[in-house]
Amino acid sequence: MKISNVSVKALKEKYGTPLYIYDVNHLKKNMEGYLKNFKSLEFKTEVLYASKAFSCKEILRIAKNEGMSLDVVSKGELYTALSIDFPKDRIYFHGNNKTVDELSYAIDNNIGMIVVDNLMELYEIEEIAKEKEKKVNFLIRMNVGVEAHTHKFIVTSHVDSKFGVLYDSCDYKEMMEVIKNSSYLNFKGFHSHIGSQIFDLDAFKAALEKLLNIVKDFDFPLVLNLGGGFGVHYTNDDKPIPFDIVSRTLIETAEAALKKNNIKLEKLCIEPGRSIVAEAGYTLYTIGYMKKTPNKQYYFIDGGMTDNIRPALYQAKYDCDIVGKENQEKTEVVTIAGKCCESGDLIIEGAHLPKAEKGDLLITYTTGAYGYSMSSNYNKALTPAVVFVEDGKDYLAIRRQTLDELIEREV
Ligand SMILES: Cc1ncc(COP(=O)(O)O)c(C=O)c1O
Ligand SMILES: N[C@@H](CCCC[NH3+])C(=O)O
Repeated sequence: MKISNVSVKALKEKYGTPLYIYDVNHLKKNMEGYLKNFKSLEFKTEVLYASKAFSCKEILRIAKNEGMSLDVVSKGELYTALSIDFPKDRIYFHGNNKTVDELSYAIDNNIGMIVVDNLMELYEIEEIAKEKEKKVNFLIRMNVGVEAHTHKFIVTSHVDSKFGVLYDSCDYKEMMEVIKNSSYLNFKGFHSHIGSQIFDLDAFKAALEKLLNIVKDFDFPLVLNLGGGFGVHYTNDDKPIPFDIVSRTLIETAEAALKKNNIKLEKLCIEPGRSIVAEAGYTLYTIGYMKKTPNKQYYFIDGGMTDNIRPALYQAKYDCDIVGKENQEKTEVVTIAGKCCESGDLIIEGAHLPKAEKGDLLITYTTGAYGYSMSSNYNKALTPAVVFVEDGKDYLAIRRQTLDELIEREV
């Protein structure tokens, strides 16, 4: 098996397992898929990479060079972006509970846009901005009440969501008053994010229409950011919508609504995370022991919930293969289990695979999003290395954590 013309077995020899592998060609193709199609003659457009899906210096360099903008959600993600000189005016800072320290850091660094999540945060920003005598560009995150059909733990936009403000609520009205009376708050528009791993474009259209309705209240063109959440292919049950269709549909919906209502927009943004990185990422494991129980057959791998928490957290499904045996008959029905002291540490249940031998390599597909970024040191597992491959070449983006690093912050 090869990824971008690099032998997966050779990667195992060079870097060991567990190993995250990213196909750079695939990453670039995904970014370009949005950038090329999410364009309008009526208003400016911007495609942000939601770096929570996978943040490291190298992916941010690629996003920067491709012309993407960036969504960060913590000082850590912002620091990572600044460390590679990501253009500050292309960074949007999200989060429902940004600390004074985080907000001051963003304002000192002249970050392009802060996405304000609630009334208290707006007061906080006004105070910091006044003290620093700086004008702050910001969007308000709206809870547009659109519930996308996805796993309930991932839905973020029901009425009691921890994220965002409800239109016409007391908090919303007070925010508008605060903005009117401040010379430091430069209100630019609205943001909404309705969930994740969504396949239904009507959900995005509904959210967009809600935002466009609010736009009518203002007498200047606003920026609207529709968030991310576009679904990807984990297994054959998932039918993602191609980038060009997602992009064109949203642009055309906005253009038609603007025309109909005779209103203008300054800019329309989207911020995909998962759909940029998920399918470009693989995780490589070595199979250790195997065992049969009365009703199951297990293949044990040298990683697990520490490098991919999604099956345990969301009952997420993945596909896999045994490297070099992809074309062999899949005679076995297997549970792929990790090495943590936790019965729920199962990466795949009911995987159809050929017979394996100890030492075989197991590869899981579509693990590029929320794998590394949600990894943990549970059981003092070492965070795996991340390797990037492109046209027959491989290079280390993040080296494997060492035992010394595991304990270096401890007294
Ligand atoms: C505000 C915001 N923007 C963008 C994203 C990216 O979502 P996804 O990775 O599903 O595209 C998220 C995460 O769901 C988010 O909370
Ligand atoms: N981390 C989640 C999605 C949450 C996205 C952030 N709002 C996942 O793995 O699917």
